[in-house]
Amino acid sequence: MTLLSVNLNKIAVLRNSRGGDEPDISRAAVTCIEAGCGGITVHPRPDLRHIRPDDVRTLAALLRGRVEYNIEGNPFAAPRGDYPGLIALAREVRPTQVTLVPDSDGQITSDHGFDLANDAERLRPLVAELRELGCRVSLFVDPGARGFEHAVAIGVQRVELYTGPYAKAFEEGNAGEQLALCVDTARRAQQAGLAVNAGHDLSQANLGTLRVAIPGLAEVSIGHALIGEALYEGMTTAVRNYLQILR
Ligand SMILES: CC(=O)[C@@H](O)[C@H](O)COP(=O)(O)O
Ligand SMILES: NCC(=O)COP(=O)(O)O
Repeated sequence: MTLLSVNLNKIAVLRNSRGGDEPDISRAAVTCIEAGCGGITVHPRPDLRHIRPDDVRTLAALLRGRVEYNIEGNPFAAPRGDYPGLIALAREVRPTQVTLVPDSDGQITSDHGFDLANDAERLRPLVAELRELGCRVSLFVDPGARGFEHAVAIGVQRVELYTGPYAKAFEEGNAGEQLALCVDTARRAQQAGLAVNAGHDLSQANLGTLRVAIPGLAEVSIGHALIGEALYEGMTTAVRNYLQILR
């Protein structure tokens, strides 16, 4: 079964808008876990706009031994203020998985993956350190990405397929081409020896089609849509609805 990892960034957005501790990240995580999710994802950013380093630490203690912990982010973003950098956070909390994402500072959200042929060498020492720490390493990649052998050669175990273009096409009623691209990319990654995750703008509407089309999809990380849907149906129901889709 495909593992559902709930991204809690948007809970932190709401909390940070007023200061204080509500809505509480830990309570949200526990609610998702009790509803049956297999993992929690966070994507701390240097501008601390949502998940903060202390959230990363608190969740690490809460999740250990319960569900997978996936931390996403740009490993090359320089430390700034309270943000010590992605690799430094991984050293501290040793999550189950670190997903490396090449987003630049100030980006509204992630919108592209690595160029595997060109980026592999500068990623090599980071991947080695993360593996040494006991973390599984995944790289965010575009639909249509090439050069999975470079990822395998530096010790990467998974890729996360950027599903934003698929989600947009789905919403516009013409997902066929983007879906085919995702399926082809996932198949080539799997053939190279990588497991395949997927994420970005996945929702209860578009997940089922993707899930059926990609055999062996290891994990989906979902935040924006799920937290929005939870406003209407409650978080427990939203998580259970996703689990039903992933069955
Ligand atoms: C890599 C990815 O697609 C997600 O982690 C997404 O970028 C969520 O980050 P934000 O919540 O900051 O948009
Ligand atoms: N890796 C994708 C993720 O964690 C959540 O992305 P989104 O559902 O917030 O677009």
